[in-house]
Amino acid sequence: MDSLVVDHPLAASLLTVLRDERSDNAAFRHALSRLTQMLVYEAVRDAPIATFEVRTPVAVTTGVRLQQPPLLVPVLRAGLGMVEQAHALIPQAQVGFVGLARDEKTFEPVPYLESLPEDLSGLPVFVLDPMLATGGSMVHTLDILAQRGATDITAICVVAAPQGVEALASSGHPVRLVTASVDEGLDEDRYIVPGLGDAGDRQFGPR
Ligand SMILES: O=P(O)(O)OC[C@H]1O[C@H](OP(=O)(O)OP(=O)(O)O)[C@H](O)[C@@H]1O
Ligand SMILES: O=c1cc[nH]c(=O)[nH]1
Ligand SMILES: [Mg+2]
Repeated sequence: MDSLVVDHPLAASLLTVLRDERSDNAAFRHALSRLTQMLVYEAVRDAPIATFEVRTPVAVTTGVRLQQPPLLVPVLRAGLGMVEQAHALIPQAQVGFVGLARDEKTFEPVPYLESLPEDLSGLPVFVLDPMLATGGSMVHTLDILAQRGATDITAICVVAAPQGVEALASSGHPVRLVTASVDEGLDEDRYIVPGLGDAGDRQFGPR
């Protein structure tokens, strides 16, 4: 599986704000939004482009646009904090939604929302979820997307655990990973260590 760890001082300093337990909900959402901008920017770097003629006030030159804007899929709740910024960067993108809540005992994702186009064949998809822990939620999302014909999926996660990276790699799905960090591992509650805590709660409060 292709994976990209965005290694940049500005990304690292925003990740530090997310990790810091003293950051309140507003500071957390703000840093998540800004870091998402960097991750999406890098995720798009090698995307196919289309060229067309554009006239400046001075001359005719070559303009560029994305050949095919990706479908953005935030995984609720925590991915909601990424979608506005991703959409600002790619305003032509359409948006679908997946809602999952990890069961606190079994650590399995419990689905509660699926709002996606019927046919995803030929459409690149960017899945937005800040946390890739066991990988169960992301693999469940990939299953849903693959059932609808998606063959070009990018998982954009702020923090990944090695176990989650391995789960994606062995899922058999056509996915690449863009992240700001691969952390040390998981604790007994399957939280990422050192991680940043519960990314949903830290944006919106406990559920
Ligand atoms: O890789 P996994 O072990 O599946 O864990 C990662 C999932 O857990 C978090 O969501 P959570 O279930 O806490 O829901 P929330 O976004 O509503 O807080 C996170 O946003 C991922 O979706
Ligand atoms: O560390 C973790 C693991 C799962 N979900 C989170 O929000 N954080
Ligand atoms: Mg949560």
